[in-house]
Amino acid sequence: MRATPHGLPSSTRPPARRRSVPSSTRRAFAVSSPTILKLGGSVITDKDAPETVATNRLARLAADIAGADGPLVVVHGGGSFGHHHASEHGVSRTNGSRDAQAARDITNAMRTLNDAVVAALADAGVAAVPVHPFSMAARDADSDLTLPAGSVETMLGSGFVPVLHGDVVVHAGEGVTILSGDEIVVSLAESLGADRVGLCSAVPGVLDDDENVISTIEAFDDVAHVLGGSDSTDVTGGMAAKVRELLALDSPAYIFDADGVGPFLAGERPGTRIG
Ligand SMILES: Nc1ncnc2c1ncn2[C@@H]1O[C@H](COP(=O)(O)OP(=O)(O)OP(=O)(O)O)[C@@H](O)[C@H]1O
Ligand SMILES: C=C(C)CCOP(=O)(O)O
Repeated sequence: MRATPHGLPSSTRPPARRRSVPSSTRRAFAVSSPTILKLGGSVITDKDAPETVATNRLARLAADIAGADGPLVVVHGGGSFGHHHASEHGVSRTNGSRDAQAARDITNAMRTLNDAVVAALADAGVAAVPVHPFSMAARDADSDLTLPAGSVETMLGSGFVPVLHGDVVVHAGEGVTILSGDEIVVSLAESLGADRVGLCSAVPGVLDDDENVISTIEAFDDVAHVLGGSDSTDVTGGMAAKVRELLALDSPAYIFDADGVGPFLAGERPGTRIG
């Protein structure tokens, strides 16, 4: 990643909005506010064929990411890796499992996909490094998530591009439940004070009844009637959960398809703006 944030003069970049984060969670080693990009599992995998990477699409996305400037965190979803195993073991964000084999199957599948994403980014010249959330995150008995961001922040300060993924997470009283990539995006956006958040999915944005992209969503109730789950095996909720979580953020968030990644990283506003 080159040094000039987003390659744009600061006057042309959208203003950063910040959630007030307790000073104890904002660490030393601070870098300028990062961009957070999630690559949806439905984009980087063939979601209907178990454990199949969409190799060409991933390579194109990696090339777009290589052309971006400034601190960047990449998060990716489960696609046909995590969701397939989660579904087989009956594990979701709310249904837990105390079966260590289930935990290993899901997290190992996600590590395999993460290896492929990191390798594609590295091939494109991105300073990508893997980060495995199962080893660092936890949910308490109220399902509240703790995802320490110190290591990610220090990686950014060292010029790396941390690449996290949806995973299993140890959950008090439940064994393990699923931690979606979208939850990771929201948590890191808050703890790192993200400049902008982008979710690349299989659709060009949130679609209305006539399949047109909705340009801006400011309230969940305005669009609840068009928001559904995912068309593929997906234990974490599809579009409705995404919109609900992104509305809770202070950083501007966008949902777009693979064609929107380059423009998003260049500071443009592709797809649907949430909030
Ligand atoms: N109103 C809507 N507009 C657009 N997509 C919608 C809408 N309602 C439901 N969807 C579904 O939501 C899907 C996007 O959610 P999904 O969870 O599959 O995305 P993803 O983040 O790419 O995948 P993953 O969860 O594996 O990372 C779309 O592909 C579509 O099937
Ligand atoms: C199913 C697993 C392990 C990850 C889910 O992450 P998501 O695809 O971002 O919802």
